[in-house]
Amino acid sequence: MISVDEALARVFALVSPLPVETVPLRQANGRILAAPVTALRDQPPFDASAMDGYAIHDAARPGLSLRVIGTAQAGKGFAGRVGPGEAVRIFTGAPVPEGADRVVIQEDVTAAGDRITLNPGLDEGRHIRPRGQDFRAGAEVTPRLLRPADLALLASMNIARVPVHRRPVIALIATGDELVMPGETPGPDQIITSNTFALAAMVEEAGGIARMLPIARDTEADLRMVLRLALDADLVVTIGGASVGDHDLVGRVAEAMGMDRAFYKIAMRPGKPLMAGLLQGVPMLGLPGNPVSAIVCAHLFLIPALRHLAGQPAQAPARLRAVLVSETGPAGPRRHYMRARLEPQTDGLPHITPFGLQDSSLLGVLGGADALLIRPEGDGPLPAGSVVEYHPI
Ligand SMILES: Nc1nc2c(c(=O)[nH]1)N[C@H]1C(S)=C(S)[C@@H](COP(=O)(O)OP(=O)(O)OC[C@H]3O[C@@H](n4cnc5c(N)ncnc54)[C@H](O)[C@@H]3O)O[C@H]1N2
Ligand code: MOO
Repeated sequence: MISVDEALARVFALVSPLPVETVPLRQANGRILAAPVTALRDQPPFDASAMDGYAIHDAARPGLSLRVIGTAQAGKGFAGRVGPGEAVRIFTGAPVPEGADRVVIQEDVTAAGDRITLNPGLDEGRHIRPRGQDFRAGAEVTPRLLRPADLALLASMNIARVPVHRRPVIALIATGDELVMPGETPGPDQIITSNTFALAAMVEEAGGIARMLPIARDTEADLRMVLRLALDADLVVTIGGASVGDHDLVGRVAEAMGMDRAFYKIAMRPGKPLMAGLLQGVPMLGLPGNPVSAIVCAHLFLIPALRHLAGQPAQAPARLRAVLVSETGPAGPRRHYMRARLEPQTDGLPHITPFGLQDSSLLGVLGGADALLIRPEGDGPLPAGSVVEYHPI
């Protein structure tokens, strides 16, 4: 059995960022920008008023009386010049007219006909946003994960389309005679396929495209057929059939189809029978069938692999620190990812409590968990108050 870290390194060795495509901004959220893009204009493109008020030329002082000679509004500036004794009515976002070097807010002015008088207690602000204050034409957005604010930034740079890595297509194959789809009527010995739904949602949340294939029955012919259907995906994920039972066919069939195995079995709990390899050139992950095992393996291997395919660096999931609330027993020979609940604290590290029941079939427990408490392989019992590491889930 290899370690979790070694297994992840071998998974990363199977995948590399997908080719680049150019997409409209509306399709770019959550994608990885693949090359620098440069602003096509200054923002703001002119000195702009930050307030509603009056653009003036003279030094402002209470009692100053000025004649209003025109109006500047957002989208329609004032063509003339503001000179001594003059003011232009101006609104937020409008270009500041030539000759003006300050905007007096309208609350500080008494207006009568075409004249204004500045009130006592004027504020000090110029209320002008200088041209290019946000960015200049030619400013670069460098490759990174595009978040909603980045899309606004790119839009304001007048960039309508961006080069991003293609979204990874992940084929999900549940295996087993015991499985039916939700909504179907299960036979007396059957259960409902569940973890496929978690995996599909996790894939989509991470920016991938989940393709749920038909459930493969426990025959070599059926598994072979469904695997063949999946081979145009960027990553093939099987669920179940990974262990040592007579009906655990995934390893055997994949190898008969030419899988080049990267590893099988890791020192991890849950998730021991995880396998990975290249199936006819396509990266493949064979997840254990127990629902919690499959979902934990997806957090630790599938999602990091997906992110790397999508263009992000090959990076293990973040480990954070928390304080253990109650004493916890020894970890055992495999690294144990305990389902746990976090309690944020107003100061200091959050508190963490592992659930009493840790069986890898318990979706009810996993549903109540927001962390995987990491117990290193061979770690002894821990007293309450110990600082431990966890992955948020
Ligand atoms: N003799 C041994 N038996 C087992 C070992 C072992 O080392 N020696 N390892 C155990 C561990 S650890 C795990 S994890 C499981 C993994 O087994 P498989 O990957 O072969 O999974 P299955 O046998 O197909 O299923 C296990 C369990 O999960 C249920 N299942 C499967 N697929 C789904 C699905 N899509 N949705 C919901 N539930 C699913 C299945 O019905 C079984 O109950 O093996 C142990 N055995
Ligand atoms: O992977 Mo198994 O869940 O270790 O029980």
